[in-house]
Amino acid sequence: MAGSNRQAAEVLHNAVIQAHGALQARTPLVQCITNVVSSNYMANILLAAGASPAMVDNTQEAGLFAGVADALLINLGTPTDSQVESMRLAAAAAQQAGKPWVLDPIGAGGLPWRGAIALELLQHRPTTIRGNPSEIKGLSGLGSGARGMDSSDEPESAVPAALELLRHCRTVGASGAVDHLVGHYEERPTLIRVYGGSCLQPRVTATGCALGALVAAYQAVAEPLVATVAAHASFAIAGKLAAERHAAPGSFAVAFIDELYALDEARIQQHLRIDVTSLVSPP
Ligand SMILES: Nc1ncnc2c1ncn2[C@@H]1O[C@H](COP(=O)(O)OP(=O)(O)O)[C@@H](O)[C@H]1O
Ligand SMILES: Cc1ncsc1CCOP(=O)(O)O
Ligand SMILES: [Mg+2]
Repeated sequence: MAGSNRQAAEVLHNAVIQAHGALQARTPLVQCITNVVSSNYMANILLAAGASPAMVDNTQEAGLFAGVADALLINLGTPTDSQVESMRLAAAAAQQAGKPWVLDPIGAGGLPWRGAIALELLQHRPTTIRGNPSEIKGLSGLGSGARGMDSSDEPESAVPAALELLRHCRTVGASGAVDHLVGHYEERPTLIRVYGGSCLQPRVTATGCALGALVAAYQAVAEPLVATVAAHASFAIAGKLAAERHAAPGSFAVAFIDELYALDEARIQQHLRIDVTSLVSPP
């Protein structure tokens, strides 16, 4: 049994506006242990959105810094032995210090070594697991046709896997044309769909990676479900508005950063589109 919850959608709509204001006011320090493809774009996205990025990923400093940063992102895009050790140290330190952290299990569905590392990291209780649908399905063990870093599954098909992963974290996000997010609202498992964005977003590498970092930034200033919705909503609105002005990936990528920077209460009010469905049992 499942039911649409319009009142919850309105509550979350207002909470997203508040979370956006809190991000601007507090400029959270976000430690990113991420892949070599994504670093620069991710840092620029965080800065444009109002957070402060720090790519601290060496074994000597990663654990210490996780206790200092406001939030941590761990992204498994191009893991080396040494970076994986840093991930272990940072995830343990974040857990110990009660800091929020986000796991992006990129490529986990198709590559067993990193899949095992992602599963191992779950012991440190990430706040959010964010990935594309194939990664969410792959990590959950419910299967996926993943070929590489891009998804070959639809977000809706990842909802049972996302619900399964909720045993390990507070929220799970499966991104795509319509983002499907799961968490608990008033103690009930709940699905939130975020509409918007542009088909140019997956044509710019590291967009999903940067989204994971923004989820971490929001986790520092809002409770987990609101933070997860706020980050996805920011991307959905910025992507939609950037695509209205630019029709090809290169100029779109720049405009997308600009739209994140320009996001404000009025734009959220005008463009945010979410719906909320209470799930009594998996759909
Ligand atoms: N077809 C699409 N239409 C609109 N937005 C999309 C589309 N595909 C992906 N996005 C958006 O792009 C961002 C990255 O998602 P995605 O490409 O699924 O992640 P990843 O890069 O990890 O594979 C998300 O904000 C998502 O909503
Ligand atoms: C291309 C590539 N290869 C390893 S990590 C990476 C970046 C993928 O970024 P995203 O998941 O955000 O598209
Ligand atoms: Mg990704």
